[in-house]
Amino acid sequence: MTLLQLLLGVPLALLGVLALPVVITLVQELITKRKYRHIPGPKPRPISGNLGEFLTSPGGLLGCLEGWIKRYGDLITFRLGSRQFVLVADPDAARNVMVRLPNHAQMSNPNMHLTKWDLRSMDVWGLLMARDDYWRGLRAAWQPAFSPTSLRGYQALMDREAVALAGRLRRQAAAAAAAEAGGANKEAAVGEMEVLSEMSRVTLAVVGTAAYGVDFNSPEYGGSGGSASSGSLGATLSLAASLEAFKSGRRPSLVSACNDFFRTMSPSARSSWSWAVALPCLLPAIRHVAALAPDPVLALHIQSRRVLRQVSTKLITAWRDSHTSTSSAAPAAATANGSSSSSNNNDGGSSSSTSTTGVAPGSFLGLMLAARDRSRKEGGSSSTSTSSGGGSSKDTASLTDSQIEAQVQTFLLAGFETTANALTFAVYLLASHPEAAARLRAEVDAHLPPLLPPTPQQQQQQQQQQQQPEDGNGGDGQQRSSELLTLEILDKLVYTEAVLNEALRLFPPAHATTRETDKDMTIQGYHIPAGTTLWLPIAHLHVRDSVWPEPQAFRPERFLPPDAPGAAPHLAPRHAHAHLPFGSGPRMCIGWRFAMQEAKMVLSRLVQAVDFELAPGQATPLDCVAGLTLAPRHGVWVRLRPRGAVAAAVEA
Ligand code: HEM
Repeated sequence: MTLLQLLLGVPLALLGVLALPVVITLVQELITKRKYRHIPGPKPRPISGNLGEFLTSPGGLLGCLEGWIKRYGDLITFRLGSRQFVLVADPDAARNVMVRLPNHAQMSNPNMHLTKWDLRSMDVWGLLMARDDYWRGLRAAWQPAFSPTSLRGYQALMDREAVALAGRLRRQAAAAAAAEAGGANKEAAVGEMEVLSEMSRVTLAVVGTAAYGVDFNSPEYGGSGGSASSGSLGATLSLAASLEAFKSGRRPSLVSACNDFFRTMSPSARSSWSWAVALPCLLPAIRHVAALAPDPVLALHIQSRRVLRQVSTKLITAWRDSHTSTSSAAPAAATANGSSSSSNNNDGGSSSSTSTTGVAPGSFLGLMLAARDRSRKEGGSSSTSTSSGGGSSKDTASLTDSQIEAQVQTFLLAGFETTANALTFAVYLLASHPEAAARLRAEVDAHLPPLLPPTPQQQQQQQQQQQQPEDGNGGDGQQRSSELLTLEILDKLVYTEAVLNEALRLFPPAHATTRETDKDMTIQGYHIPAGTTLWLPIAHLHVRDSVWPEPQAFRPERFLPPDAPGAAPHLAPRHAHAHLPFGSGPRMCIGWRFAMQEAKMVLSRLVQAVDFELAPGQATPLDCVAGLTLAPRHGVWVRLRPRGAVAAAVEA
């Protein structure tokens, strides 16, 4: 071979190697196109599909989908990179598939695909993404954590965190009012609150303590240790702020990792390696190269997953260490008043048991470890493989540490941001609808126990609990029973619930869910092949004018029971299952009662403590970003005012 041949041959060979994946991908696209060509939808480009429109649409992801629905109808197909979707926007059809199909589709996000397997156990083994028999076994194992008895067990914990928030905000509002009376600048920042960061602190503390007996609000996990926030978390709510903090070498904490995880999963968080996802046959190789030279977006994503994993491993180890001496891996059964006993609760998987037994706050890990022990005793496999996707009942019988860790991460991530966002949207809507806020205040004042400052004895007990968080957080219902916001009281807060339901309709934190077809099926007259990813656009289903009268208006009255004063049946949905903030069917959110209980407690305590209005400069309508969840892009700022009677009582 001559030198010239060599000089020409090498680049040509290289070009051939690089061109091959493109050719394979284009052929695959042609095959897919044939399969879905009978379904209307926007025309895809080679390789990227409809990703360009998705990313550049002025209305963001939701605006883009809305445009397509208007243009092409209620059943649409589109392609994002190599992934084909079928969107079902008809309410009947959407609910039908939610109820009929048992599997979520595997999530698809470039940064996720570019992360190596060892940090991604949650994506396959966590409850959210689990499939078939493995999912069924897991779901049964999770269930006792959300039984009526468990929910009652969490009430003291939730109220404690809600009261702590109310106290912090009340002090902040009182200080601002005093400064204003003293002639200080009216715009003094001390009277303003960034709602999402405050709500995130509360929901993280509740989820952490309810599940693992750990206070994620403590400085150990990156919280502020209970001091009033000046929007510190709010400052990192945008991807740009997260990246800035990352580049400045900020030490990652659990709190920041949770936020970074969500921010880097949004469609706009594009790594310079994202193009590789459009060429699936190149992906395994590119993943290795990208890990060696990640750009800041990918590096931030990987770092957030690493922190989440480290914390999960730490939690499992700590839980084991503190429980090996007592009842091995068995979760503590919770009694009706929220106290815990050390008796075994080995009935986690049986649906008959879940209505009567529960688990004490802090014992979710125990529940998972016990599920494994139980399955092993029943003769399940002891395989420890975690390298493949999917699952079977054999896998359930042998939950590995990696699989248990995946549940820890799933509980944290699924339970934290969704509830914080829901509360933030509710506060935003109340702050911009004074008449609804006044009605809510009247209901709260009529039913809630007084918001009293903690006695010195209670303060001491709380401090002790913070030092020993695993010893019965939430079991303090007895010491404060005279003022505890109980479930019986919560039941009376029908308007509070209606406000939350309406906020969840207008701003559903989980703006979409998915299902995968397990066999060929027909939806709205169209043939849908087996293995199709169905996109169920909850946010769009919630504002259809064929279903919702005055769909864009905030009208909590539509959710009031028909016999409640002010009920507005004419504003109720015209469709029986049109309200789907928690999904529907077998994959419906397992934590929905937990979330509603927590949201009602936090919102009502907040309204009891302070008045609020939108801060000057807060943009309306709210600018939202739809990534993994729907979130306010720049948080929500409100100005706090102390409530006369309450403030006086608390200040005394
Ligand atoms: C306002 C708060 C919340 C909202 C809006 C929400 C919404 C959702 C939605 C829409 C789904 C998918 C349902 C479907 O596909 O049909 C889901 C699933 C799930 N949620 Fe929630 N959720 C919230 C709070 C929570 C909490 C507090 C937890 C746990 C502590 C939780 C844990 C889960 C889990 C584990 C799944 C997967 C269930 C499965 O696949 O079997 N969620 N959630």
